[in-house]
Amino acid sequence: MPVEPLSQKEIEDRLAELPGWTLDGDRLTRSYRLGSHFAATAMVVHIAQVQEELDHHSDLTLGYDTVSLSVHTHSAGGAVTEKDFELARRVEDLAPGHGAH
Ligand SMILES: C[C@H](O)[C@H](O)[C@H]1CNC2=NC(N)=NC(=O)C2=N1
Repeated sequence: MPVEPLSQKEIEDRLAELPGWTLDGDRLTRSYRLGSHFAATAMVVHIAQVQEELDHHSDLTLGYDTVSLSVHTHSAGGAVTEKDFELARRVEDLAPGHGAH
């Protein structure tokens, strides 16, 4: 099933429910701070599992104690779609368990 680009209004409405996430150009982004490099690494592995489950993948960056995501939908020409928000919500759900903020 093709995924359609969301309108600016649809993106703003969804972002209002996702504090910390922002629209950077045509990508949804968020960075998290963690308690250690190992904690950040574990969160990256957990996000990778979710991305494989959803078959939707962000650019996922591991820093010393940070995890950063940047995602858009390749198959929608690089636009933001519902699939990007689905991934963002799933990451928000797992973040507290890793002590991420
Ligand atoms: C074949 C596979 O389903 C596609 O390449 C998936 C994989 N992950 C993806 N991730 C993202 N962000 N956008 C896509 O269009 C996409 N497509």
